[in-house]
Amino acid sequence: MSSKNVVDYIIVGGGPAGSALAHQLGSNPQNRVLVIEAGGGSDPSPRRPVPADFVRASSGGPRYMRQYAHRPFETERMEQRHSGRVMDGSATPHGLIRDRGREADYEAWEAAGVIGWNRSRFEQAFTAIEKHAAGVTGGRDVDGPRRPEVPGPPDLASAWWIDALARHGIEAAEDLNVRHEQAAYASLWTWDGARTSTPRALLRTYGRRSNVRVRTHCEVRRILFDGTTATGVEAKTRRGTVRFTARREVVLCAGTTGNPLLLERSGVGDPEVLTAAGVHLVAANPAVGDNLRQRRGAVMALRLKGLSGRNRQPVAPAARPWSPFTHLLRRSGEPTDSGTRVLAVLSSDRGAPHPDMTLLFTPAPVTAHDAMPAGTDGATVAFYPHSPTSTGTVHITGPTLDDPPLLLPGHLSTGHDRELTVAAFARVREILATEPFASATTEVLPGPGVVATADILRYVLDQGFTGNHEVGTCALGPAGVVDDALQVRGTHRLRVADASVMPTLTTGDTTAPSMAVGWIAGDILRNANTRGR
Ligand SMILES: Cc1cc2nc3c(=O)[nH]c(=O)nc-3n(C[C@H](O)[C@H](O)[C@H](O)COP(=O)(O)OP(=O)(O)OC[C@H]3O[C@@H](n4cnc5c(N)ncnc54)[C@H](O)[C@@H]3O)c2cc1C
Repeated sequence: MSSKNVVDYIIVGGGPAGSALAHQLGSNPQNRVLVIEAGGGSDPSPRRPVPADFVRASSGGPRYMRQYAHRPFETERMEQRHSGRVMDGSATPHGLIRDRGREADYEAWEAAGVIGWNRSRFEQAFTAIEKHAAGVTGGRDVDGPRRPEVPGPPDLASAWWIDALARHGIEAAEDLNVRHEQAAYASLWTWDGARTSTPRALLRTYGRRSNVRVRTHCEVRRILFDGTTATGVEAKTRRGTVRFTARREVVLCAGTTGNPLLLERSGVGDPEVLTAAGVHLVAANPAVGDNLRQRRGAVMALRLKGLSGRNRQPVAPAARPWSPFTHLLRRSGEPTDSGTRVLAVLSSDRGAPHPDMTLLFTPAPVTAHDAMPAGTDGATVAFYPHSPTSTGTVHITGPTLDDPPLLLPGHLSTGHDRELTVAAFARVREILATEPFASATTEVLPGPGVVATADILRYVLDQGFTGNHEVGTCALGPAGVVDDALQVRGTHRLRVADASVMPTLTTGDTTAPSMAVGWIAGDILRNANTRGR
């Protein structure tokens, strides 16, 4: 085997978590680190830096997206689910919203027996990773290499929306605090009006060093074991099959869908699933691929009266005039935003002690194009519950990379989620029925006919959205796939470190917490390494 293919650490997956981990391990020049990524180096389009180009990016096709078919729940209708297959993973096509989650999210994990994964550990990671354009204030007291900012100036409709919510008692804030009902302009993963990326921010420093190597267009088929000890991986490249050896550890950062599939193809998982798929058992770990946590949110299209501005422009790829040249000339305003401009946290039941849902406002009709053709003043509001209790599964159906996975997301399969969804609908409609909303908006979708509980749930299952936030298939926890040090139970020298280890969804978007998991994994491995030397 070529000595180039023998390293200390193999990281499978170059998404936000894998890039953060590679940055951490690469900071020790003695470590030889290899990042293996199934996709290419980055989104090849010259429009990549333009945040407003997110619609093209998020429908980028097989060049840098994997598409999986799934059925939401109790329905015959299939949906396509996307995930990034490129350096920066799903953060390449993502909507750029930056959200760290709330203190209570992490405290709940520790309370459930995930020892050491608490608020202060995540705060330390966020502080090390991020540098916020707004400087040192409140939740933005950060000074790291990854840079979020709030694009400005606000458009007319978004400014009105913030003001109207404030008149309804939902106060405007700089950063959302989930203890109170609040609204804030969305922070984006952009800098000086241009899209940023985790590998560019975190690997630039070490990418030029010889101790961190990135191998793209290289898809790991299976982990290689000596007994139950991981020794390396076997991967498919454009030139054929290649084997890589890890002297210290193999760390999986292949995402919430990629990790359970890779573990199962390699013989780690529920023995029944492996037998059915024709895979020889290496280590029993029955929780692999269970506990898939995804959101199921609702989308409402509104017609706006007496408000004009960018809301006249439907968000559709063909309608986006932004070229790299106009973006370069105009580093503010519409080219620099990615759709959703305002986030608000609300209680579905006004008697509830804390907000339990997020409301997103986009000053353009992203849907209902037939009812609101180009030129109509329209907006989209979307809302999702913070902590869905429904769980799903991701499993292999056969031993090869070509066997399609079986995804059963189980959306709205618990009474809790169904009740919360119906209550959330009622709360949003109650707000829209009061002034100043009542005079300025008309509900186009789902429309006034959709009021019965069964109709609302059918609408959300048929036309809802997931936000593409998904976690939990290799969860931390006493009965989880990995232990508190991220080691895969039943194996040695094999860890998982990305969104898939989060036992439940955090309150908001998932890129920042995923990156933080990768960062924390770096701390864990450095400590283990020091003890082992
Ligand atoms: C369309 C879309 C919009 C989103 N919008 C937002 C948003 O606005 N804000 C936000 O915070 N989050 C958003 N998300 C979610 C966010 O992108 C993810 O939570 C985050 O990227 C998870 O990071 P990760 O490192 O855990 O995994 P991923 O980003 O999934 O990265 C995993 C990487 O592993 C690679 N891989 C998988 N299997 C293999 C294999 N066998 N061999 C080699 N490589 C492999 C993949 O190609 C991929 O690059 C969005 C996601 C999508 C898909």
